[in-house]
Amino acid sequence: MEEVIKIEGGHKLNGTVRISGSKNATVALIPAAILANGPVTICGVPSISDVESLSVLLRDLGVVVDIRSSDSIVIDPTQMENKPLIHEAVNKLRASYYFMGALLGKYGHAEIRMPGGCYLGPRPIDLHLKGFEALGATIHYDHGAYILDAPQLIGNKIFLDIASVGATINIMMAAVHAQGRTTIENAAKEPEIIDVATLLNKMGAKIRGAGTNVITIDGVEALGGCFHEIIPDRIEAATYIVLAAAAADEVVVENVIPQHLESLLSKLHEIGVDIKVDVDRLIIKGNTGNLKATDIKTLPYPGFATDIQQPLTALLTQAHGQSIVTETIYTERFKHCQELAKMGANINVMIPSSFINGPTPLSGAEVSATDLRCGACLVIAGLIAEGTTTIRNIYHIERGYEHIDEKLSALGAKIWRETIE
Ligand SMILES: CC(=O)N[C@H]1[C@@H](OP(=O)(O)OP(=O)(O)OC[C@H]2O[C@@H](n3ccc(=O)[nH]c3=O)[C@H](O)[C@@H]2O)O[C@H](CO)[C@@H](O)[C@@H]1O
Ligand SMILES: C=C(OP(=O)(O)O)C(=O)O
Repeated sequence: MEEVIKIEGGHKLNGTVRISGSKNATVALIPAAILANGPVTICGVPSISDVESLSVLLRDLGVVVDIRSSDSIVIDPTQMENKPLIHEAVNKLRASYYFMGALLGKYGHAEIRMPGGCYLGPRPIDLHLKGFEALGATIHYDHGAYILDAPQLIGNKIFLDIASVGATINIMMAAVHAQGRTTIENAAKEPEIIDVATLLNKMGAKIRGAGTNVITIDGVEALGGCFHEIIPDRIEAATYIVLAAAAADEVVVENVIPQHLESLLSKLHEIGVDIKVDVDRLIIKGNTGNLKATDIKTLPYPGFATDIQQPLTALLTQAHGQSIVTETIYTERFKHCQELAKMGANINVMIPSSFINGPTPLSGAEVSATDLRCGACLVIAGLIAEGTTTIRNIYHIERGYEHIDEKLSALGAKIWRETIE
């Protein structure tokens, strides 16, 4: 038995959708909160399975997690114990690796099994580990778990070979209590990194430069509780913008920071999508049949986000001409293409690029969400396809999209869940 999402395509969307708090910020903010010596209140927490998995891990460590309202939680680590994180929940998401930095920073010892997350090609964590080693930690890998030890972390200069989001945040968390100054060079610049640095600074850390490629962290003795509101999810926003461009009459996407979406908005402008940008909302008019093909290359922020290329590919099947999407972050992030082809898309993949020839009518089919953003891509394709699309493996979608069926139903989509054999 499996729960699937079904979509009857062809219904034009209208209305307003509100974007939730950023998944990629939330999944780092929650582990960061354990560095405090008192309760941390986080607002704007999305209702997604990654948050549920992290809550399981927090409770495993004896942290009190109090859900105060639909989107606000209080994390109280006062009574926590540093136990090995070997619960299967570690494998359900990528970001469980942030407990390495947080536990190492707080206790000088962390024990955790391999993180999970979407398979998009190899996703090593060597840069995280090298960063911890540069701060003085020793690392062993034993029976599927990493064991990290450092009686006293000492600040150091760390140059990241690749501007990795995860390594930047993990090193930042480990370094908050290190003796002296840590400098991360070639740091990643994603907005979620600024959000995590903001939380840590509210807790009493001394982090400067987050959002630039050089971050300095001056170690402090202790961190306390605070209140924090998460930034809006730029990837969820991008998904609804693209979806509106594909399937709406007119949709307003609210609770966004348009500056976080510049590379997408300029691409959509080039393709011929009509978008009005307001302070914290966007008004998108749907496909008029005149969309033009384009070329895209994924890059670290502020370049075109890899997490958006898959949803955008669904829209490009409706553009005139050949679009080329080149993936420079994850070599194997093309599984959505074979699923789109089952719906009638004309797509060829030659790694590192996909070649999309459009416009092609799409028709409903049974497809599989092989990963989170593949799922988003298939939802968009389902909305424009003729007939009914069945999406399997929706647990991937639930990792990162809050109530996607309810949000889309409110816009007039015919989307529902069903349990099938
Ligand atoms: C929870 C979270 O925030 N996930 C995001 C984060 O993932 P994540 O933090 O895992 O991605 P990274 O920025 O670390 O990865 C970027 C590139 O660096 C490589 N790399 C990374 C670390 C390392 O130690 N060694 C190494 O070689 C990766 O294989 C990849 O090719 O950023 C990605 C890139 O924007 C996004 O797609 C993910 O949605
Ligand atoms: C790849 C993603 O997530 P994760 O890193 O959590 O697997 C994503 O959000 O698209």
